[in-house]
Amino acid sequence: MLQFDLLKTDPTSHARRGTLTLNHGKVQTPIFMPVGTYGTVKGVMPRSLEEMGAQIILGNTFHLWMRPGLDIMKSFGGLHGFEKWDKPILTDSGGFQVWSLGAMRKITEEGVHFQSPVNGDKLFMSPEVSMQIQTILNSDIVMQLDECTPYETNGKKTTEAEARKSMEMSRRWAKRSKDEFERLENPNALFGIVQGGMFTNLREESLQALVEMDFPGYAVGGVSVGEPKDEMLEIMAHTPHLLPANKPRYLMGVGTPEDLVQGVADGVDMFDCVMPTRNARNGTIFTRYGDLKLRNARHKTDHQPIDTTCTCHACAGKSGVSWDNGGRDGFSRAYLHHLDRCGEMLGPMLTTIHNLHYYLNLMQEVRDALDAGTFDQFRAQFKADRARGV
Ligand SMILES: C=CCOC(=O)Nc1nc2cc3[nH]c(NC)nc3cc2c(=O)[nH]1
Ligand SMILES: [Zn+2]
Repeated sequence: MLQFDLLKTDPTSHARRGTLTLNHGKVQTPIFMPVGTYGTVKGVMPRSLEEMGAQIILGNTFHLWMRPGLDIMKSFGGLHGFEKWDKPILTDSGGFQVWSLGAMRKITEEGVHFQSPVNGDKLFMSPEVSMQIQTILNSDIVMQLDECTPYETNGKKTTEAEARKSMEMSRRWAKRSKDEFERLENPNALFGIVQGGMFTNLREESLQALVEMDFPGYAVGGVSVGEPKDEMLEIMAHTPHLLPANKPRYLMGVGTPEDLVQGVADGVDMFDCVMPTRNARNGTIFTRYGDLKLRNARHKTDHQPIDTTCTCHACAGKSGVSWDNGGRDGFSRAYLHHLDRCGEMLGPMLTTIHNLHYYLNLMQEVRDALDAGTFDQFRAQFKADRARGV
């Protein structure tokens, strides 16, 4: 089941404020969705995810199918019972991971033949198999099996003809995914995925075909796959707002804080990206006043937290009072720099909490600005703050 209530549209952009009601609960949009690849958001306890306001997280069909496998997932009634997350979950189709296997896979109209990277078994993923796996995972939002059209192959940019061929197969797989999803009587929501590479005419053809199939929600795929930033921004500005206004719009794999705010202005409701979690592990910290490189020697003696305006556990500790508001419970840059130098596991745990809190809090501020009708002013302030530097 999925219900999308459009609460407000911004008069100065394509931005909109909505509520998504799914089987495991409600989600306020625009929303950022933390990525939990192997059934965990790396290094973060579900209770911490809840504390920081995470409303929905991602799971990867392919990885969970490879390990621990469907029998174990079935025995837990799906992913919620297994990873102890009782709010909504979105699972990808597995397509993107299978594509990433590169040489170890053979694509046919029927589906993809590949070797398990875990134990070398010969496996097959089709729209039908993907739906069967996601039904066992019992995720609230299921993604069709698609082909993520690459930006280039062996250094040669994908041509319009190649992008068309790929988009048309994804379109046929959208129909097969939908037919199987309905045959399985899956009670959750299936999203179609718009492809078409960097060609706006193909994007419109893909979108039109998917809208005719009448999905409860739509994703825009095939971006943030190595294309230049300006090409990603062009697709983000072109495609999402052409999707039905009464359905949620999900832009996959995007992006930086600036991309999220711009994406909201372009009409996107849902985002996922590994950036906050991956960058946390390599010491790149997002803050209100710009990005901070934790490994920089200047942080070695600094008593301030990574973000003096932040109320997350890393920056504001048990009290949750930010440094700027007089709080002194937070962990210092000196301490986090030390943990990183020592390779201590608490380091990435704390920086991940902060980066995820930063992304989730940014989207909360976006929702508040949309509710107040001040999104335009918010964007200007956001940009100025991020340019200030930490
Ligand atoms: C949760 C996602 C559900 O997605 C699918 O089942 N298929 C799919 N995944 C993608 C994932 C992407 N990540 C990035 N950049 C990091 N670009 C992506 C593009 C796609 C795509 O075109 N299709
Ligand atoms: Zn913080």
